[in-house]
Amino acid sequence: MSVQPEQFHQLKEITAEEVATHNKQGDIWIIIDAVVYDLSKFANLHPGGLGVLLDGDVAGKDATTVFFSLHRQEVLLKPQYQRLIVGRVAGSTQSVSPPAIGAISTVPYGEPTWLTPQFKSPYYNDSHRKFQKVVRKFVEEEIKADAQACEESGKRASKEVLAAMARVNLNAMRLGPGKHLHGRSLFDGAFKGEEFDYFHELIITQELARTGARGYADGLNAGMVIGLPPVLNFGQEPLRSKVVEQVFKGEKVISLAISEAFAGSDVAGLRTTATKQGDGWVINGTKKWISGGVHSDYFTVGCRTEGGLTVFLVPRTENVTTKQIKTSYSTAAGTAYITFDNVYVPNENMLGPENGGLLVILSNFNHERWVMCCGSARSSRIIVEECLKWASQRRVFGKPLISQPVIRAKLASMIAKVEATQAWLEAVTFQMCNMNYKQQSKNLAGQIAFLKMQSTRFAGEIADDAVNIFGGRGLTKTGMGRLVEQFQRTQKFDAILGGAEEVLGDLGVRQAMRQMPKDVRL
Ligand code: HEM
Repeated sequence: MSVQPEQFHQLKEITAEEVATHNKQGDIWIIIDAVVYDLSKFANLHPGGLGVLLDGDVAGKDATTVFFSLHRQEVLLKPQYQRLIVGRVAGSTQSVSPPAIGAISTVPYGEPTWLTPQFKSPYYNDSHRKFQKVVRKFVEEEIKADAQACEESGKRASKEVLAAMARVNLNAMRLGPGKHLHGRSLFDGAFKGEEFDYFHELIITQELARTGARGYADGLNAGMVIGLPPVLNFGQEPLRSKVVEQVFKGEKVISLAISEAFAGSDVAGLRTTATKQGDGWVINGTKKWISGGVHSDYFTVGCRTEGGLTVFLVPRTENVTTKQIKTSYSTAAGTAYITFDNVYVPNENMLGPENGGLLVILSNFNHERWVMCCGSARSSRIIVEECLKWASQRRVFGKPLISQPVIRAKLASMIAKVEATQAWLEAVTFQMCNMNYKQQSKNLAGQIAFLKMQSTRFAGEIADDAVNIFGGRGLTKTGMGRLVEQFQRTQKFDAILGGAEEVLGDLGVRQAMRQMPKDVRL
């Protein structure tokens, strides 16, 4: 459907016979899904060329099938192409559904089972269901268009989006449930901070993933999700409250600066130093791959001190320089190389105890990894939906692509993977809701490590299958396969950030070994 139903009925009625008379260069009309377009002037600008529009089966004809085999539906919804509409075909109706704001996908496996009407779930209550509707609408109305535009332009999220997120308290919610939400009104009073749990947070992360803009997503305060908890949990008053509120209100941006060119997963090998000077510390060194770093006002920095590691909150000053790193996703992520050149911070900027930084750094890893699992699972599902649509509408050898058993076999494996990941993710989330922080650290570090390892391994396999299903379009940045192209190019970020698959798998097994009873034998 290229126009909304109300608009469709207001269009001038044109007979198919009249459309047929406009069939030559300089005078081309076509029909797409019962709507008549005048392409006379546009034809010379058409990205697919003039020649294809002059084809005997296209000019003056109903080109619905050929149009949908070559373009995404969203092309027709763009204002510049809506202006080409001159009427509707007398007596016909539109047959393609428009993507309505907030709608639930009707494509099988396009939504997790809990959002599919015929399924029940033990995990989601009325508050979660209401919350999902509100978040989806918010993301589609306030964020999606900005996400698409910035992913392409490489610019950071717009001020309007950041302000809207702060207004509904989304920044505070993205830190997960906790006291920081108590007394806060969420989404203009629709929810109370006290009712917020990990399933609400899962919903936020999964709805944000639906914007299909992986670099932008990391630039959209993802640095806050990992950089602010050390301030919230280990910061000293009054600095703690000041910084937390500034970030929640969208006035300041924060990121986590741990990894270095010298040390990634090997946190203990960091080389950035903090040296005591008077009532404070002087920081020197570099950090690499810092998501959102280019946009940040504050950095949560892991430093080597005399007796170990210490974490500091470092405000941006002239002694802090950030340089954009070009990675395989959009520069909208603001991925930075940071240099700290004799940066002085007072004692009160220390987060946690002196030489106790390892604990501060490790304390948020489980949450970070779980957030990444939520995103990876949802991005993988988008790809399954794209492939199901494509395989149904694409015709090869005179038949829909889906009639090829080899394509169905790929889809089977992809669907099984997204369903398995979401089911495990929800089971882990349920445990998180029923364990305190200490219990989570003890019992879930291994589970979450394995879950992340598996989610991203599956995402890689799904990306691989999706490209083979889409062919060249899966390698093309615009057009029908654009989401598949982006996914195959960017899914690895989830596999590397927050711990590489092999490191996590090893961590999970070592955690299990700690609980291995001494008295068991085969
Ligand atoms: C309202 C009518 C049409 C509009 C607004 C339109 C617009 C576009 C746009 C924006 C693209 C670039 C796609 C992208 O990379 O995102 C494109 C590509 C293309 N269009 Fe159209 N188009 C129209 C009708 C048609 C029709 C009727 C045909 C029939 C043959 C056609 C054939 C093509 C082809 C072959 C391409 C290249 C596709 C590719 O690279 O995969 N277009 N068109």
